[in-house]
Amino acid sequence: MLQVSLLSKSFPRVPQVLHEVSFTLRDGEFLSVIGPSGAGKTTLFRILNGMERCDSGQVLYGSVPFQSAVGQQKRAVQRTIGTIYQDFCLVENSTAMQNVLNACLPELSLAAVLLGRFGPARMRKAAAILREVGLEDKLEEPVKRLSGGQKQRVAIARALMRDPSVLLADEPVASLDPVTGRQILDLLKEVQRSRGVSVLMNSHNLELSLAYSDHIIGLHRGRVVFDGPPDAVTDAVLARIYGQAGVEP
Ligand SMILES: Nc1ncnc2c1ncn2[C@@H]1O[C@H](COP(=O)(O)OP(=O)(O)OP(=O)(O)O)[C@@H](O)[C@H]1O
Repeated sequence: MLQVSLLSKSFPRVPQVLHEVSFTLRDGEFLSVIGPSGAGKTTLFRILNGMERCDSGQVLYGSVPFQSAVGQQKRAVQRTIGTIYQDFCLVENSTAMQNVLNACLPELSLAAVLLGRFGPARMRKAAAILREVGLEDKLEEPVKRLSGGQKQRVAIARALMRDPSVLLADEPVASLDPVTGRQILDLLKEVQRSRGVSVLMNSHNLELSLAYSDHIIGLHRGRVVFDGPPDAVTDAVLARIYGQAGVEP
């Protein structure tokens, strides 16, 4: 479970990018954070994956306060979080296998890293996960020769390599055509079901967010203005989240 409590964040010239944001991502749930440009979605995502610090509030992964965790405890939490991005963040000249194995670099000795020795168990696991995401025939293909959808599958496989309990997906289909985007969301949904992983997606795509999620968080100017199931997202709720010309939500 991921629990966000009263999270606030300002930047020097941008006050209240996030203001007392609270919500819970339950185990095995697919949650989407939606909101207009500038609502604070990316900032929230960066706080949840440890790339940004909040000013106040708390992020609990299980029972561990993420912000104050240090050393081994912090690394243990980070191991439970998998992340995928809009632009995939892969090593283009390396193969799909190599990219997936790279997820294990933090747990290898320096010598093993330098020699690229991942060991047979990790090699078998990486190959099995690449099969799971539908890339059984692309294991040794350099990523630069893969399509966008295939690259996102490699990124998902890399995230799964460390058996995360939470998958943070930052605009995972924004760079893909609509058909491929749905295929990637189908895969995320399958991963959620088969592995019991919780998915937190940050997306501009309202239609897909509503179609694939169990739980929606609506952000407007850094505040949570909706927290509920997708079928409770009415026009009035959308007006609150996205605003209407001249109408303050
Ligand atoms: N590092 C930063 N320094 C200063 N201001 C920032 C920084 N990061 C974000 N902001 C500001 O915080 C606000 C929220 O930005 P954020 O990227 O979190 O919104 P968003 O909802 O993800 O928007 P989009 O959907 O357009 O990506 C914006 O006004 C942005 O300019």
